[in-house]
Amino acid sequence: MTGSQHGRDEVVGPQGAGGLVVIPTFNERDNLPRIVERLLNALSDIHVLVVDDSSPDGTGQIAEGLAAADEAGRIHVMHRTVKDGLGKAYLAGFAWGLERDYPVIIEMDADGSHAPEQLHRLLAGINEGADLVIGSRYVPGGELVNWPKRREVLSKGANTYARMALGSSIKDITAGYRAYRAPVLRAIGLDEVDSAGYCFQIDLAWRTLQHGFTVREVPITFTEREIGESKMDGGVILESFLNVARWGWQGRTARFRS
Ligand SMILES: Nc1nc2c(ncn2[C@@H]2O[C@H](COP(=O)(O)OP(=O)(O)O[C@H]3O[C@H](CO)[C@@H](O)[C@H](O)[C@@H]3O)[C@@H](O)[C@H]2O)c(=O)[nH]1
Repeated sequence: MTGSQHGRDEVVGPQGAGGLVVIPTFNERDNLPRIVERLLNALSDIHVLVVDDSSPDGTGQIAEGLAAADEAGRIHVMHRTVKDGLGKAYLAGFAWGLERDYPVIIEMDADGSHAPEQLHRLLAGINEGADLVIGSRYVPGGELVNWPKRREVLSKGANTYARMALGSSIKDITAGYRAYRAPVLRAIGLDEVDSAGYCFQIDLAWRTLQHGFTVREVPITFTEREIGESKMDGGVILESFLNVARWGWQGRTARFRS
């Protein structure tokens, strides 16, 4: 697949500029080669870290094959022994990237929901000075393609709930397509993050704001996966609901005390 087939923007954006794209995978054997090819077509100088939680479908071995075939050495693979959540996989990937001094660390799903051809929009935000750039479905220009109505309702409800509980103005705080400047990840206390599932996204955006960093949203098109299944479940939703309530309460208590 080429970038143009996926409608890469005409604007030639900043190149990868030393960035690392962390891609967590669980049972994504058919999606992973496609997303990696699209990514390296879109930004030839970006590096990729696949964080695989011993996928039973052999995604980890597929990733090894991709890494071995890339003569430029841009693809790296981390194998974890158990599936213990999107958040934990990202934390392990971030630690790997920070140890190697990548200046920008990017989150991207393996399933094609996040278009690599739009990554330059996030990197442009970083180059213009933002500390965290969120690829947002809910700012003007952002869109959802083929997402089931129940997921859209859940996502918009979760964003409204998080905005009200936390007093934040981020429109898409649950989004999983984002670019962090490395110093942000060093500063916000990753050791204390205990969000295992998708509320990890809210957790990190909230920490970023609390530490006084700047957050910018840029519009993206989020497209429902064509292959495989979402790993979202009831436990993920409950964790998000409870954690956001706790953070909101802690924030209010802290404001009351000061
Ligand atoms: N290593 C690892 N990877 C995981 C795990 N759970 C999910 N993943 C990987 O994380 C990515 C996203 O998982 P999906 O299950 O496809 O996510 P989704 O339902 O489409 O949710 C998307 O939207 C959410 C709500 O807006 C986002 O919060 C989420 O990050 C993601 O972008 C995929 O690459 C998937 O293989 C895990 O426990 N371990």
